[in-house]
Amino acid sequence: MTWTETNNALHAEFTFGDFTEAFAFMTRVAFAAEAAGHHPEWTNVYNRVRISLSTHDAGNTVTDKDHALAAAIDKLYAGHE
Ligand SMILES: C[C@H](O)[C@H](O)[C@H]1CNC2=NC(N)=NC(=O)C2=N1
Repeated sequence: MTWTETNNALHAEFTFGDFTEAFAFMTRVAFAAEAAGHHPEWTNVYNRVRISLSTHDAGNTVTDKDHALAAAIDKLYAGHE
């Protein structure tokens, strides 16, 4: 997945077959985020999930934690089917 860095955050959009697939993905991301102690800002509309990553503890900048979570999210998306 292509992440773009704008406005001091990483951004990506993920699409799925339907809402159930999208929400299952979000659930997996939620567990990964909680395990990492690093959490996404995101929105979901039906089969689309938009995610933004930045580190609040570092003044809302992009850090290694964001790149690591982005990589983990990519792996979960790759395995969603
Ligand atoms: C105490 C707790 O680990 C911190 O507040 C974590 C929680 N999740 C977080 N998530 C994000 N995106 N940025 C943070 O700085 C952050 N800090």
